This record gives sequence, structure tokens and C-alpha cells, in this order.
Amino acid sequence: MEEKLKELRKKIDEIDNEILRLLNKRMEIVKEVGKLKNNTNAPIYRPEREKEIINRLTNLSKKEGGILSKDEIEAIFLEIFAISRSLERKEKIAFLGPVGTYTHQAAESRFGANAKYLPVMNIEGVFKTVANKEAKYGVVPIENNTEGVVGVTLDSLKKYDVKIVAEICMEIHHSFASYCEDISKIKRIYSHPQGYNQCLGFLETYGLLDVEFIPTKSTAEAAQIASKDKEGAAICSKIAAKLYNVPLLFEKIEDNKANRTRFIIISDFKTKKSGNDKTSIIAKTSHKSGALFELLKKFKDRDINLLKIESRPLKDDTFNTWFYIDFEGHIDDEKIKELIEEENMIWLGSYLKDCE
Ligand SMILES: C=C(O[C@@H]1C=C(C(=O)O)C=C[C@H]1O)C(=O)O
Repeated sequence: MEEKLKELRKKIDEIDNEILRLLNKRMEIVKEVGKLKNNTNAPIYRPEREKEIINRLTNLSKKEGGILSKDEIEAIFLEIFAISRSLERKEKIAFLGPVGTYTHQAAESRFGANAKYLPVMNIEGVFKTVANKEAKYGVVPIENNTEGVVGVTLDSLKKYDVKIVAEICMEIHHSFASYCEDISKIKRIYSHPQGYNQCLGFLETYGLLDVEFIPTKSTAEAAQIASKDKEGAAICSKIAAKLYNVPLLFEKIEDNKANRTRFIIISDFKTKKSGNDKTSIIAKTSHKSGALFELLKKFKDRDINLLKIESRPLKDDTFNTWFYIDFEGHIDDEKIKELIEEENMIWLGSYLKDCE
């Protein structure tokens, strides 16, 4: 066995040498791409190009009978892309912190382990940081498939001059972490309200619905606080519980086993059309009868597929609302450009459709 192992490892070493040489070669070319982009101040991050590479490699692997799955190819190459981008231009990524939030995991899945991150303690703060150019990118949650939209994210999209450049979809599994092993003695439960509300069934089953709920700015902050409260518990990610040293009592406590959150990446540029894009806009209606119908008819007449419509309060002295709308297509599609201009809509970004 030892002889055989030695032989196989020798082969692996040779392949690793080859991979390293090829990676160095790739990075030399990436640096040239970076120079071109820097000369014209063009955006470094091109999600549609990265997607195209993943799809091409997945097909190639299938055709050649390779053993790597699409997810595995994606995991390897996303890290390569992230390092490539940082060689082109080092850019900072703000995210809803502290370290250990689901948003942090989402950010790392796209920008890699090696990027320069800036945790910001609330969602609006992430928008401010990007709008003030203290960070090139911001990552925030926008919607969960159990709890619905994150209102402050939609409101901040309206308030700050930033653009959505990509979306990230992530499975969310919550853990229940506490130093108090006897759950009947738990006096306080900390979590972000979104996280708490995704676990109501679990809380009911264990008789925890009457325990005081203390909302926190993030699930990672909940773990941080629970680490100092021996009678407290946190609903947070497994990673956050480990990071802040709070013992895990239960895992996967979310009511919806297909619990997923959609995050957006915000920045300051317009992305290129990929052919599989969505566009987000803000629309206002006149609050007269039939006004919403008239607005929606504009989409139908142009054969534009609506993906989402949410109403948000205008925050004045009325109960009137504005609309956040997602639909298929890119602002570079003639019919979409025309619709946005004609209807005085505010364009929030066109980006690769990445959440099925
Ligand atoms: C190298 C480029 O820049 C970035 C890195 C990529 C890569 O490593 O292949 C692809 C797209 C961009 O996000 C490029 O635009 O081609």
C-alpha cells in the first residue's frame, strides 16, 4: 500500500506543478486584461463572462466524461476568478456584518477568501459605504423565500445612488446555539427578526415562543451577544455559532426546508447584457383608479415578463406607495430602454439572472 500511495502522490505532485504553471500563465493574461480595463476605467467584475466560462467548462467536462460536477467546477473557478479580479484591481467589498453573517458567506462565495472585506453593521450602512465610494461593492440580503422581502434593502435602493450588478442565491440553515443546555431555563433568544420568523415552528415545538425575543442587527451579532449571556440563546448560522464559541444545541431548525435567501451585489456601474438578465426598477403611479392596471399593461403590451412587484410606503403623511418591480431583460434591450424612459421609471440595474 505505501509503495502504491507514493506512486499516486508522485502523479498528483506532477499534476499540481502543471496546474500551478497554467494558473501563473492565466494570471499573466488576466493582468493584461486588467491593464486594458484600468486604462479606460472599465469595471473589473464581469459576472456574465464568468457565467459563460462556467457553462462552457461544465459542457466540456460532460462531453469529455470528466468526474467533476457543475457545482464543483463552479466552486474551483469562482475562487480563481476572485483572485484574477484582485490582480486586476484590489477592490473593497462591504457586507452586512459582523463577520459570520449569512451575507458574509454569500459575499465570500462570489469574491473569494482572499478579498478585502469591510463588515458594516446595518444594511443602510452598506449602501452608504458604496455610495460614498469607500467600497466598490456591497452585499446585502434582499429577499427570503419564507419571510419575503427585506424592506430596508428596497428602501435603500430608492434612497442611494447605486446599481444592482449581480444576485446570489444561497440555502439558509439556522442553528440554535446556547450555553444553557436545559432549554427550559433559557430566558432570552437573540436573532435578526428575519431569522427568528423563519423558525417559528421549531420555537413552538420546544415551547420557546413565550421566551423574550431580543432582535439583533444580524444573526452573527446574535451569536456574539449569546456568547456572553449564559441564559441566552441565538438563532444564527452554524459558522457564526462556532466563530463566537456558542455551543450548538440544534441544527437546521428552519420551518421551510427549502429556505433560501437572495442577496444582491451593489456597485456603481452598468453590467453588460448576457441574454439571461433581469432588470429592477422603481415605478410610481398616480393613485387614480386603474393606474396600476395601466402600468402593468405597458409590460404586457411589450411582451415583458414580470418577475416581482412589491409595494413600499412613500413615507410621507399619506398611506400611498411606490413599486419595486423586477422583470426579464436588460436595459440594453430596445423595448426595455423605451419603457423605462417613457414611464419615468428609476432604473436600479440589469444583471444576470442567477436565482432559479
Ligand atoms: C479576466 C477578466 O476579468 C474578471 C475575471 C474573469 C476571469 O478570471 O476569467 C472573468 C471576468 C471578470 O470578472 C475578464 O473580464 O476577462
